[in-house]
Amino acid sequence: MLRLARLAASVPRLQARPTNSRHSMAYSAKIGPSILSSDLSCLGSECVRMMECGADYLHLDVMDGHFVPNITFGHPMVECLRKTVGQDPFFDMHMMVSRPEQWVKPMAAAGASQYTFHLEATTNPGNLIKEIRESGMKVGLAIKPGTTVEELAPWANQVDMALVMTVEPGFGGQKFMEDMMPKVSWLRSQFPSLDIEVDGGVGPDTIHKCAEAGANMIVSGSAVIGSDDPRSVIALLRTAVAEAIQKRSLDR
Ligand SMILES: O=C(CO)[C@@H](O)[C@H](O)COP(=O)(O)O
Ligand SMILES: [Fe+2]
Repeated sequence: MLRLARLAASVPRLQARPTNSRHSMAYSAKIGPSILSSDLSCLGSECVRMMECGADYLHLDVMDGHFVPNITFGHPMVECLRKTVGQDPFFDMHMMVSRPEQWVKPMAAAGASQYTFHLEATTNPGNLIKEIRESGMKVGLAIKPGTTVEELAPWANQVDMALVMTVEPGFGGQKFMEDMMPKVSWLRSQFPSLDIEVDGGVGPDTIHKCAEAGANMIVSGSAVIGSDDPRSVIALLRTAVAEAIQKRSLDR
């Protein structure tokens, strides 16, 4: 409890809301299974299965063995997945890579919809945001647990989505870090229409914390993929977020 209070106190004090926001639309509940937890030899059919179970988008975790201590896949895999699932599914690329600049064009060509890079991995976020947009993708900006929202805030009006990591990036199946919730609450208070994503350890047991804090894009790996009934888990997660959004709009 003491630790939570201390963390809550460490998030920035409320400031005037920025006026030049690019987020004019109201946000909605969206659930994106992380396919990292699936049988990697069947990624194509797993993506199709998740979409059939009601996923709103697919969260694809790219790891380079340098930014994080694990390796997954890169743009050649994305190109194959795009061919398998067709043009419609939204691919949110979670780029856990050093030098994210180098994969913007290959990922765009492969069919990525959104390029979510880590603030910790670049020295020039402004330029990278511009490059991603010029390549025709949406922009996501992620922060690791040790990075403050104060560092993300200056870029929030220029991106489509902010990702608050709720585990140390690198592996699926880790324990949800509840002490990241003050970051989400603060972002929601400052950027009322921003898409805010949480990623790591999110499932039926932890979704209410995320929803109450104001997250609306929910990544869930092991809780969805490992379930006997992924359709019900996806529906449960979406309902929790939709109810929190409705409550917030009534409270305003
Ligand atoms: O980016 C990551 C891990 O680095 C995530 O996307 C996880 O893959 C989510 O899996 P669960 O924690 O939900 O099992
Ligand atoms: Fe992820």
